[in-house]
Amino acid sequence: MRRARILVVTAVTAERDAVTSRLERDAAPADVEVVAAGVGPAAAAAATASALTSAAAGGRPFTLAVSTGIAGGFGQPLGGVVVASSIVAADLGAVTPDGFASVADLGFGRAEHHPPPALVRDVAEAADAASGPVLTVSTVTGTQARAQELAARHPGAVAEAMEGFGVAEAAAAQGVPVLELRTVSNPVGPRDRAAWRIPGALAALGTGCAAMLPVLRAWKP
Ligand SMILES: O=C(O)c1cccc(C(=O)CC[C@H]2O[C@@H](n3cnc4c(=O)[nH]cnc43)[C@H](O)[C@@H]2O)c1
Repeated sequence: MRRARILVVTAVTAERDAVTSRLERDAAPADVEVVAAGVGPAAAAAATASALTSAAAGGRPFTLAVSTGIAGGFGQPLGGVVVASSIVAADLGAVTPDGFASVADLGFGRAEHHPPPALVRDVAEAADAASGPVLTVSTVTGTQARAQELAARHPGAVAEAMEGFGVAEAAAAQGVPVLELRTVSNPVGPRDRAAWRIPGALAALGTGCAAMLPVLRAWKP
């Protein structure tokens, strides 16, 4: 049985540091690598592909890729934790006279990835997290109308962020399973920077990732 090796992908260094500061308290595990990839799905995919490829080439392949960081929540408490039951490219497609059509609707790609359901369930339980679709967008939602449109198109969506689908695409290309865990820094809706709670979300990110890790280590794909 191959030993678990976990790649954790954040967007920015503040997220990476929030994760590593808690992991280091748990004895700096050599089986976990945390990278700050940059903001957005393209940066996330590029960094994930690069990390997975060099680990595999060095004979120490990763067995799981985790997208993590802060997010906007759909009806979630600020500082709350969410785990993606599906990772959805919510604005990858075309606007048609009948509304938005995803790349899957258009017949030229995949618009969703599905993390292993038992892993989602166990991580959500360990991290006291809500679980549901997490949307990946390239443009942060800034109006109530857009928030309602996304919520209607993706029933049960718990959060939106900007990297999960990029991590998932890169992982899928190498046959590596994926997971996404987020903590809520702001509600998805009208733009209001005064309402962001980034320090609380970063603290929750450290706690959530520390709770997740034993489950990931014990997981048998
Ligand atoms: O300027 C704004 O109005 C604005 C609102 C929310 C987030 C941003 C960012 O630039 C942060 C992007 C960064 O953080 C994640 N994130 C956090 N909240 C959200 C959100 O509501 N929608 C999408 N992404 C969010 C995201 O994954 C990026 O890494 C700016």
